[in-house]
Amino acid sequence: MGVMEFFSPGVIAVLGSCVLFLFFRWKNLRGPPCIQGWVPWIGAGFEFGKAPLEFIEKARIKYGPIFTIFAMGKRMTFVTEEEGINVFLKSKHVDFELAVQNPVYNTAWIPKNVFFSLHEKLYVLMKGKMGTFSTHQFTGQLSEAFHEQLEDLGARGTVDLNDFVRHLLYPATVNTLFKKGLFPTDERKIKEFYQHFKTYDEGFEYGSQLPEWLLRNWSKSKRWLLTLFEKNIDEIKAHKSVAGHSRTLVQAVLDVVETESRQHSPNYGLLMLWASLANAAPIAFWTLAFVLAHPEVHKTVLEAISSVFGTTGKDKIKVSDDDLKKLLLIKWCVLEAIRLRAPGIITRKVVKPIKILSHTVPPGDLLMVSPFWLHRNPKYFLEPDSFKPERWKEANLDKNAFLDGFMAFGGGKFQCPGRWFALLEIQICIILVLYKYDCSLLDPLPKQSCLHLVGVPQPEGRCRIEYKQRT
Ligand code: HEM
Repeated sequence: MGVMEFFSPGVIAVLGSCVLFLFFRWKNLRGPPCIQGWVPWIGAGFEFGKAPLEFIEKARIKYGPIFTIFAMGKRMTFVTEEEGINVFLKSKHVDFELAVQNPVYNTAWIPKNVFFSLHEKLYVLMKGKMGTFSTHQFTGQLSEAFHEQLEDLGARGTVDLNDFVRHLLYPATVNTLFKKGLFPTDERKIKEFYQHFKTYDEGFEYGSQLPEWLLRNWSKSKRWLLTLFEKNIDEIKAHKSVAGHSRTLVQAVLDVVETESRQHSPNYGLLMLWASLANAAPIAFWTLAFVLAHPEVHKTVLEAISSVFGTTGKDKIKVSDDDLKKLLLIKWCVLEAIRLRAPGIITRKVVKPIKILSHTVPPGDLLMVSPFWLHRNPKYFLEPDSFKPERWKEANLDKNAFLDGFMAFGGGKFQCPGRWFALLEIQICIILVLYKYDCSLLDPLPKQSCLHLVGVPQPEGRCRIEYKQRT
């Protein structure tokens, strides 16, 4: 064979392919193990979509502390141990805004340019308005709002615990954070609101990823909620502050939004509605369910409440910040429920290659942490599957620190700005319910649903309670 024949196009093509093949293998060797299925674009989407929460734990057991799942055209790299989590929280090469911008557009139609120019300003505002120095302003208002709702429940009844909790938390939250009196009081309108918010919330995860024409009902409910805000936005903005109270959180948010884009105020209203209800309501559900399912804890909680407010259950008690300090056990119960029912994932976008363990995670990947599974790591939480409120004794709550390894509110620069408000409203809600009523579960404690990763898991199946006014 002559030298010229050796360089024939055919041989060059074969050699080129071999080099490319070896290059990609080498590149892939440096990346984390990747679960990618065999269907182009869909990748491991079908298997992953059946029960995503279980899928990621099985993948960790099989592939180790860092692995990539390729599904629906996206690479999601999960980190499950310290080194990866530190990168997630601290690296300059991962970005919160880039990870959530598209989901924010899909779920609330907030355009990219508006989102990027407002996000940080709004975050700082919310963090201040709902921070530890400000939450005391909400205590009285929330007590009042829960009493109004409790009155509707009568002296006794049997209901689904999820409905019971929503009936209390939705109006109290909306009337406190948006505008007093905004939540509908007409029964038909309330029903309509619940139905559309439920559809929107349940479909939020798919809606944040998929084209809207695939999700007709979800799209209908999203439009319904947006129209509701369009109709009420002027009223929310114009609402005069009640004596002694400053403008509500959402009024302040809208003031900032309107410096950039007047027309997107209803969209921000919708996003705030979802953020303020979607996690807090199921956590109030889980806290009550866990307490009622653990007789020893239930008894101690009732004794603590009686020691502060007496035993009659009839008075219209006002929970104060001092009372809350005396009822630390309730705060521990809420935190323990959040630990056990933490969000399935939180996410950041990788913007430059990052090294984690011996792997290089490429730019474009979504870096993921699962607080739900992290909270089941016995290195951080002994007997991780048990409901043990007393483990929170170790947390420096006076200094507003949670336990090591607790990430239910995310972390780093954009940790949940509503976390102190959420803890406050759930504590007050639980205290008032258990002060007024003797409650018992009529069904076993339900398991969590494994269908969703965004936000805290919902219960699987029904869970009813019986309540009777204490005399
Ligand atoms: C137990 C209840 C709650 C849980 C478990 C929870 C959890 C979270 C998590 C995990 C994040 C993402 C943080 C990250 O990626 O690092 C987040 C963001 C957020 N949360 Fe919460 N949250 C709760 C209640 C609330 C409430 C009551 C509000 C009230 C308004 C709220 C407002 C927000 C907002 C506005 C963001 C987005 C922040 C941003 O854009 O930077 N959350 N929350």
